Amino acid sequence: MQVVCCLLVYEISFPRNPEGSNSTATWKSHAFLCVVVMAKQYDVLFRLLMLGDSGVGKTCMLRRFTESEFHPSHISTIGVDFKMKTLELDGLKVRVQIWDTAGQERYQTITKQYYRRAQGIIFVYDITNEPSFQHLVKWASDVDEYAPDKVQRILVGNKSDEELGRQVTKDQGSKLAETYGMEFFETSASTSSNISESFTRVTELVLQAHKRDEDNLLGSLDDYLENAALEEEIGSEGTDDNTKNTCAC
Ligand SMILES: Nc1nc2c(ncn2[C@@H]2O[C@H](COP(=O)(O)OP(=O)(O)OP(=O)(O)O)[C@@H](O)[C@H]2O)c(=O)[nH]1
Repeated sequence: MQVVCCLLVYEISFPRNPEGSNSTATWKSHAFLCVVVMAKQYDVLFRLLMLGDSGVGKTCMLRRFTESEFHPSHISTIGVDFKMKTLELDGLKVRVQIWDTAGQERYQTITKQYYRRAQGIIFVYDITNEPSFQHLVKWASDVDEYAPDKVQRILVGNKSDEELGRQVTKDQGSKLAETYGMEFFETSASTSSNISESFTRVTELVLQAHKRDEDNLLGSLDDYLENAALEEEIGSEGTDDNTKNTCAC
């Protein structure tokens, strides 16, 4: 676990006597050393972004996940909003900052500015609203254009509790996810079904990608150090014995 050590040194001086020396009457405290050891609240921080048409239930999903609450009213998100949550994954405290974007077209200029820094994307459609499913093509192409290449994605069909109003079959959702190479979940912010599972899964995917990046980085650092050591060795061999570089024939 990472630990932040914060060293605070206080020197409290009271007025000196005329001779300028310390006395019992005038006292000075030097050794007021305060070491504050604060445990960091998390090991790693990731940014996730929720995308999808207005009304599919992004805000409700997020509130269900972070606050275990469900509000049936629809108050459209203006621009973007975010909530935080800490998960325990692979023995790590993973803090997720989840950005809830407005689905309305008029906010797209603002919301697109958040794609660039996302490490995970949750595409959401409403299983009772076919157009929201068809519009995923557009959401996905925006992500291709504005988000980093290695961003991790999942597909979510929300409002699974509304079976009677269903317009998009589970099979359709699953096939689309397969086409895009994403994992698929049907969720309900209302009943809480699969909410935690979907947010946790996308975070796991981001964590795995993050670990791969770290391994690659360490791998290239190892290669670099090995090559540097080799070059140094060859260089020193050349200077030790000049005859080595001389043709014997
Ligand atoms: N039955 C049911 N209704 C839901 C569910 N999730 C959200 N809703 C309802 O759908 C409506 C829209 O939900 P929001 O979460 O505000 O939708 P949004 O995607 O954030 O909308 P924008 O902020 O406009 O992009 C609200 O009336 C919710 O109560 C769900 O799982 N089941």
